[in-house]
Amino acid sequence: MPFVRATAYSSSANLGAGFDVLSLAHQAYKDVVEAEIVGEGKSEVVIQSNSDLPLDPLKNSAGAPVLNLLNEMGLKYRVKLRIHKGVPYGLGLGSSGASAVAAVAALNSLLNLKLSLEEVVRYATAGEKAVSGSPHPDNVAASAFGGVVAVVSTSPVRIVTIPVRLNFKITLIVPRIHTGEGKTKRARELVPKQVDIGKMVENMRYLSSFVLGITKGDRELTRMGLNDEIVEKSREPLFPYYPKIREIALRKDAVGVCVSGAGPTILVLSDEETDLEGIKREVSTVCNGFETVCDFVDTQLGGGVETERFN
Ligand SMILES: Nc1ncnc2c1ncn2[C@@H]1O[C@H](COP(=O)(O)OP(=O)(O)OP(=O)(O)O)[C@@H](O)[C@H]1O
Ligand SMILES: N[C@@H](CCO)C(=O)O
Repeated sequence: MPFVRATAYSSSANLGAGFDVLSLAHQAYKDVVEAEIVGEGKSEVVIQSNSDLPLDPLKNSAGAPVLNLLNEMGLKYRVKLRIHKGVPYGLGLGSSGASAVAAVAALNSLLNLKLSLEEVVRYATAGEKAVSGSPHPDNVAASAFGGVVAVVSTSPVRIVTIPVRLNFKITLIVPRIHTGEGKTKRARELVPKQVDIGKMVENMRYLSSFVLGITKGDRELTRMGLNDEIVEKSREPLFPYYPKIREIALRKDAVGVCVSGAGPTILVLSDEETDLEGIKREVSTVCNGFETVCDFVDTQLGGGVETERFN
């Protein structure tokens, strides 16, 4: 039977003050999901996976959106999803989002549903809702579109790819820790429901500065903008090492540094002016001080989801 293989990259969301709005895809890791029709008459999803993730489609970020899509469109197929997990999960690398995007994109191609990328994102958010209780669209937008994206609307879904005119390399500081079930769900519960107007204005300054910096190729604007007074601060108990890592990265002239999504991974942007090896040396000591080993993954911006059909 024909099947479609979809590949979606890992991502880092928020990017400082862009909580649930900004995100970027990177080539560090990828999920591969194959979709195949294995029966008809009822809307069903069966999952095979090389991981210890839930095989119940309603608890798997790949299965939930596909089942949602089948039911919403009245498609009476039994769909098998073979998930080859490559994005480590619970680490702020958009793992749940990558699976969700790859699964929806694979079915879209297999059944020739002609969904736009924005519709793929809309369906994929059901995967985020299934695993974190919130249909946050940022990770899935980056894995779907690639590059650096802004979610400018959720009803309807509207994603804009941000033209990047700044030269930078990406380094992910990935602590070797297990965050347990529903890390993002717990992290979202720490975000305040109301904020001080002064902090909101400060964050709007940061977000404007970051987006203008990368689109104008202005290193200083980018560096000033990659900051957050609200969400990162509210979640600091989840990554108490972050302030020290941030201080080291900025002292060693990084282009910018922020928490990757809901963490615990930290994202560092660097260029030829940055003492990246010096950052890695000092950060390793900080991680050891927290009885943690950190891995450093040098990577670059990733592209959008890709599909390949096998007849
Ligand atoms: N296909 C899947 N891929 C990854 N995680 C999944 C998947 N299906 C269910 N999960 C569950 O979702 C949780 C991981 O998602 P979570 O949103 O917490 O972190 P993440 O997606 O790895 O990173 P981020 O902070 O960028 O969202 C884990 O509890 C995992 O068991
Ligand atoms: N915007 C989401 C991203 C999760 O990776 C959050 O911070 O909860």
